[in-house]
Amino acid sequence: MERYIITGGTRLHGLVEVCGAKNAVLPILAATLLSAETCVIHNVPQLQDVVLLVEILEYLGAKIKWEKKTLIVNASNINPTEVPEETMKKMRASNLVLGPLLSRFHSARAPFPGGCAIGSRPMDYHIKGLEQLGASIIEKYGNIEAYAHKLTGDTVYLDFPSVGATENIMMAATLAEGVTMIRNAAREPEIVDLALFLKSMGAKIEGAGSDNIQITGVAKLHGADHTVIPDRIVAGTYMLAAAITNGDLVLRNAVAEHVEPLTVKLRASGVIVSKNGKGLRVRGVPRVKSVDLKTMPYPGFPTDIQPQMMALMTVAQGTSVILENIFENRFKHADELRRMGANIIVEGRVAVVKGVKRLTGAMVEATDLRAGAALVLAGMAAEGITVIENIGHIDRGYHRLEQKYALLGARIVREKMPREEEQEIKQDGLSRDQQEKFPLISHKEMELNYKI
Ligand SMILES: CC(=O)N[C@H]1[C@@H](OP(=O)(O)OP(=O)(O)OC[C@H]2O[C@@H](n3ccc(=O)[nH]c3=O)[C@H](O)[C@@H]2O)O[C@H](CO)[C@@H](O)[C@@H]1O
Ligand SMILES: C=C(OP(=O)(O)O)C(=O)O
Repeated sequence: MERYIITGGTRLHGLVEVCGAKNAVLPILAATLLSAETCVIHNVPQLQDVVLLVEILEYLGAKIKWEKKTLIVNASNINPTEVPEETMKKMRASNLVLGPLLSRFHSARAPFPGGCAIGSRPMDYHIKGLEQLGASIIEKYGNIEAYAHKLTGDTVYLDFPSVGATENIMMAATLAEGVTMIRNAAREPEIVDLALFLKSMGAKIEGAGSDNIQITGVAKLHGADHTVIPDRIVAGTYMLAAAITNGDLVLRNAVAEHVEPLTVKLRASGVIVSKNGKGLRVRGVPRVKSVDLKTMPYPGFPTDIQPQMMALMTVAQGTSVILENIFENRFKHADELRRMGANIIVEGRVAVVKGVKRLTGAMVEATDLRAGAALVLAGMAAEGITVIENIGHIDRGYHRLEQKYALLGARIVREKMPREEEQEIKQDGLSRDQQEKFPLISHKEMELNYKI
């Protein structure tokens, strides 16, 4: 287990490059299973989830080469039911192999996936959609087993514009017979990127980015070359880093349209966001004003930025009401932010955040990926030292976040947790000693101990 030690109070400034999108590259990697020819994917972020999905594809039989930010995948020799259950349970996007495997090999097996514990995250829309195309699906012992003599296009109406279900059904339909129409489809930029990749493989898809996607099945897909879009959630996290530290950051490659819902809220809170060459410039103010927000499917405010935005609101002037509409359990960061002095009341899907003048460093835990990213932001803005445990969650979505922030002026280091402390935390939660020890270390000591 590793942790971050952050000494708050520095303003971030400089240039940072936005990496390829985790939530785009994962479905694209799953889609390489649809062809026996080689696919080349550029702008691949070096993230834990990508490593896990590569492992899963290799286990299924794919041959994969990493060359810096490029992945070369050949899935000519696949055993569709040979899945590494343990690895698949560690990540959410492993469920995206179902559609491609079923489409190309007519059978697939996958355990219910893992991922962040932010809600129950069922798969009924995926299953209903695949069944509508002709698959027989059984769920037993925590596994989903799917068979189809052949898949046939049909109209699939989604009760909710689910990102994962839209992706799985779109991939399955590429090799089905006839026309599939997905109605009330998800419109996220990651759906558009996946459709672009599938089209470059020879798939016939129209309407991606709207709520009606039409897929006309083809007999075969070929190899393709594709560059993944920049990560709008990573870009949004940097934008909030500039805002919360009263900094000045230039985000190279950030796509203005993709982060528009956040830009609008930041501008309303007083932050200056402007276009800058091929990216964006974000300049903070000494204290932002509170804004209200509700998470929605794209182009609404993203659920994946809600925790980071909540971190900013904890130090805003006024009161902010945050409504989480996508995941029923995505406020765990509120408890951790409270340890740092935030004033937050959570009632079901609503959080009321009363801004305080400043947060104070404390010992906190990253309960999930974006909750962890939010705590890093809070730690950089807080007075004193913040220790964030369990940062493995953060590594799922950000590559060496501490190095990026340190280059921009933050005082942040990663360290391995001492063995005894790790044991103690596992057994009893945080000891009183630990709670007290870290906030009390002086900055001078920290500089000496951690070379900040
Ligand atoms: C709409 C939305 O913001 N989706 C987010 C979701 O995608 P992800 O694909 O994980 O989740 P979905 O978009 O499918 O889920 C949206 C909602 O639909 C429900 N649901 C989903 C599938 C299903 O079969 N049954 C069902 O009830 C979920 O519980 C959730 O309440 O998490 C990703 C990682 O945080 C984000 O990048 C996506 O932007
Ligand atoms: C929760 C996230 O990822 P996953 O769906 O992979 O758990 C996320 O990207 O914020």
